[in-house]
Amino acid sequence: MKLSVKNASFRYHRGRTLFDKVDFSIHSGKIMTILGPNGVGKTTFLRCLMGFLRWTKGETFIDNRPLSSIKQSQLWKRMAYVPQAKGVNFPYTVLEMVLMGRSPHLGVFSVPSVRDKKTAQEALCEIGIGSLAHKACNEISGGELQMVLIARALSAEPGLLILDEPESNLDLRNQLLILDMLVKLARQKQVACIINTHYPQHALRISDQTLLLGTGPKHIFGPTKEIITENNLRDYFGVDALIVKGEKANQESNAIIPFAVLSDC
Ligand SMILES: Nc1ncnc2c1ncn2[C@@H]1O[C@H](COP(=O)(O)OP(=O)(O)OP(=O)(O)O)[C@@H](O)[C@H]1O
Repeated sequence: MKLSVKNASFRYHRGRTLFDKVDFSIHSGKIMTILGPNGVGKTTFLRCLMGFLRWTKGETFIDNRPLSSIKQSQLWKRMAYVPQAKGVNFPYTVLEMVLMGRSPHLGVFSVPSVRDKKTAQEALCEIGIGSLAHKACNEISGGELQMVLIARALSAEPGLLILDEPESNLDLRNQLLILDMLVKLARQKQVACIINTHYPQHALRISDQTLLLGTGPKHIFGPTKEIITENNLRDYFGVDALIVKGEKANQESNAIIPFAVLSDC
């Protein structure tokens, strides 16, 4: 599976241009991160990418077919989306919510099969929240709901997984758990992942490619290690920071140490 965005630009009605002439492709088994300051347009970018909003110019392609020419029912069999966790009004149980991830694979009048239920249960266990299965979604914490939404997307068994700040509400352990799970999905199941994140160190840990959005509009795209640099953190976030490498048990990891906000940005 290949997703490409070609020559994409977007502005809201009467708003400023948020991004201009963006080009990239992502293939099965790869992880791409999208970073940029607050309000730069990361969520909007995902919404355009998935066709919820129309690019002002440009197009998204899936396996070289324009996304706009693909039937929604076909599209959502291949693509799953994890939005930011914003609370749920209806008292669905966690298991019911995760089972909803199977809906693109069900006929209009069909009910979930044994296999659908098993897949939903496995997604819950994969994320480590099996014990929440019978709790109501409006009675769990923001972080727990975030994990439920990730499990719901996994239960769809997508070829392309799109996540909007999946680690934002999570504690240190659950952040790592989700990052490692995404790497496993990509490497073992060949899922392509596109992730909005506010954590450059997470991008360095798991992603192959990064799109860095800035105001202006400006952007850069390329291999993550070439994009997440001290110079680019300065240019795009206005922060003087050090990137330091740590090593433990033959595993390398990067940390970002911010020192100062730059006044001229
Ligand atoms: N429906 C809308 N109509 C007009 N402007 C909008 C709309 N939604 C968002 N915006 C504006 O577009 C810009 C980008 O918003 P967006 O939520 O995509 O940014 P973001 O990079 O995801 O932000 P954050 O990092 O804070 O989550 C913001 O200035 C926002 O005010």
